Amino acid sequence: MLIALLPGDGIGPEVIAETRRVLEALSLDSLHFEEALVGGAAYKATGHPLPPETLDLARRADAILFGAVGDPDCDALERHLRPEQAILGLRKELGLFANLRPAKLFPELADASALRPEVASQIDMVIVRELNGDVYFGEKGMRKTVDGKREGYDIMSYDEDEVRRIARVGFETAMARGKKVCSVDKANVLETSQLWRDVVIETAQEYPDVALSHMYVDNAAMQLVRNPGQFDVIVTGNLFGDILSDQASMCAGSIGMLPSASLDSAQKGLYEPIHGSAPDIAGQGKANPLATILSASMMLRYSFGYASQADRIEQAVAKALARGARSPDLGGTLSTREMGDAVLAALT
Ligand SMILES: NC(=O)c1ccc[n+]([C@@H]2O[C@H](COP(=O)([O-])OP(=O)(O)OC[C@H]3O[C@@H](n4cnc5c(N)ncnc54)[C@H](O)[C@@H]3O)[C@@H](O)[C@H]2O)c1
Ligand SMILES: CC(C)[C@H](C(=O)O)[C@@H](O)C(=O)O
Ligand SMILES: [Mg+2]
Repeated sequence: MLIALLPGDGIGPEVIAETRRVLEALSLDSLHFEEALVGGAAYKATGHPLPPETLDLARRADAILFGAVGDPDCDALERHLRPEQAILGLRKELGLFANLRPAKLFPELADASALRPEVASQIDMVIVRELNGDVYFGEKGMRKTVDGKREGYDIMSYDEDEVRRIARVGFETAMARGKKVCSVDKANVLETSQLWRDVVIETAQEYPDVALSHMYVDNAAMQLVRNPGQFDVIVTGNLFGDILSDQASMCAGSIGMLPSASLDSAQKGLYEPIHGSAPDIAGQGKANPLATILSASMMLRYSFGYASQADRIEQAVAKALARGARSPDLGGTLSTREMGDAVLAALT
């Protein structure tokens, strides 16, 4: 199994280094690694955030383990050269349309959550976020209005096939869990969302055992804080899923805890933490590597079918936390390397 390692920018290389150590400690002869530049690091070396060699490696690999991209030095570049285009390009080029973002509270972290422990302890959900469409990939630009004002625009749209395929992922995910799907949209205002809701309702006919509900995104943001335990699977569009998953992460303790899988229709996947390159703490050994380590566990489970090895990693993370391992985002003082050490020490 070839794993493409794409560390990227900021804390990306720091969290990927710990994750690689954990994967290597599993002593699986079948895993091989090849590394490539991506994001700002790739732009600085080659003039492009997603160089052809990197895209080629991503295509050849059986799975991709991604750190993060984003570099304040690059924020003034033309948009197509910015680091973030690398992750957007990989998602689009590889057809990675289904983004699974599980948010679960490790019981030991109840006091790290921004919510009261009795509310936080209920969190166990998967946000299924569409990743290839929406306002992210519509026509966009800057133009002048007739009266000479600058105007920015981004077109939001979904067609019914795009909605149907992500709705199915949502229902399938729920079938393997609590059999509840909450579809989040803004159908009271947006035509894109009205189509979304209509198609989700049609698709629900294929899944009579799943209870479907609908929620407007503003209410969903509120309900995530009021009573996160009500959610089993949330299925939503690209933009709403981006925002709600950062919010869910803080309910579950820290943005440094949430992993993700971005899958195509054949379970090929890119695995990454939901957080970014965190320029404010980059290079200081303060990053929590657990979201990336847990992303590697998802990779073993979803792309390679190594369920017992995936369980080993998750159990080691739980054990390390139970023994008190805490990076600064979790209220502790351990460095990125020490968090990696704690997981390695707990690996049985
Ligand atoms: N998939 C990705 O590569 C991805 C995701 C989100 C943001 N970004 C990019 O990252 C850059 C920074 O964005 P941002 O600041 O809005 O979001 P961010 O997720 O990088 O950071 C937000 C806050 O969370 C903290 N944080 C994030 N990850 C952490 C970790 N593992 N451990 C401890 N603390 C952590 C940061 O220090 C910061 O205070 C931008 O260029 C943005 O575009 C990339
Ligand atoms: C960096 C950015 C393009 C990305 C997104 O908006 O999808 C990030 O926020 C994420 O959550 O993976
Ligand atoms: Mg995001």
